[in-house]
Amino acid sequence: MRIGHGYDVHRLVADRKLILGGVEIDHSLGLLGHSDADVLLHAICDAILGALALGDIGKHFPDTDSAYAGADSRVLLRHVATLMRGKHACIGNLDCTIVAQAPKLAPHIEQMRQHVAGDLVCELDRINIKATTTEQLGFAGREEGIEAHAMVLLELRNGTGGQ
Ligand SMILES: Nc1ccn([C@@H]2O[C@H](COP(=O)(O)O)[C@@H](O)[C@H]2O)c(=O)n1
Ligand SMILES: C[C@@]1(CO)OP(=O)(O)OP(=O)(O)OC[C@H]1O
Repeated sequence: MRIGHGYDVHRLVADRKLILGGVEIDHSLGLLGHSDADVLLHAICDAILGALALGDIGKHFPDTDSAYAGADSRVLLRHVATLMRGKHACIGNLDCTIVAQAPKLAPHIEQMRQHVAGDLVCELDRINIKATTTEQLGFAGREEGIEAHAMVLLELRNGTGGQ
């Protein structure tokens, strides 16, 4: 087995879409980034890459590469899933937390789970996504940004440590 952790933050600004877990959410502010700035999917990519000792999202998808300008982060996640399969690994379980003062994310969580499970080609009950506010404290509490944390356990199919 391998464990991985991912963490990402993107700034909230006017005139950008708010996309989390591949779900476009109606809100007055959206996340700024080189890609679609899907902070949840970026944290998940980093958790899986971390578990596989493959570096991080910026190494695989540099923000200096115009190929990723405005990129759909689900495409990036599917690429990471391909790398994971190449290492004979699959998702044991994935647990994520989105830190956002607003908007209310609960109505969108199930759709995010469906997207993530689909992109990682794993059962839905291996994926958990939750949201919390910070009770108006800090940058997330001031609605200056949204952060996401992801923890993943990977199972290795060949029992060799994925080598
Ligand atoms: N952006 C958010 C934040 C939280 N939730 C849901 O509300 C519950 C209570 O949040 P607290 O920060 O007050 O603990 C939380 O457990 C989530 O279910 C949400 O939907 N969207
Ligand atoms: C995804 C990439 C690439 O478009 O850009 P951003 O959307 O800025 O996201 P970030 O989490 O800062 O880092 C990874 C980047 O290389």
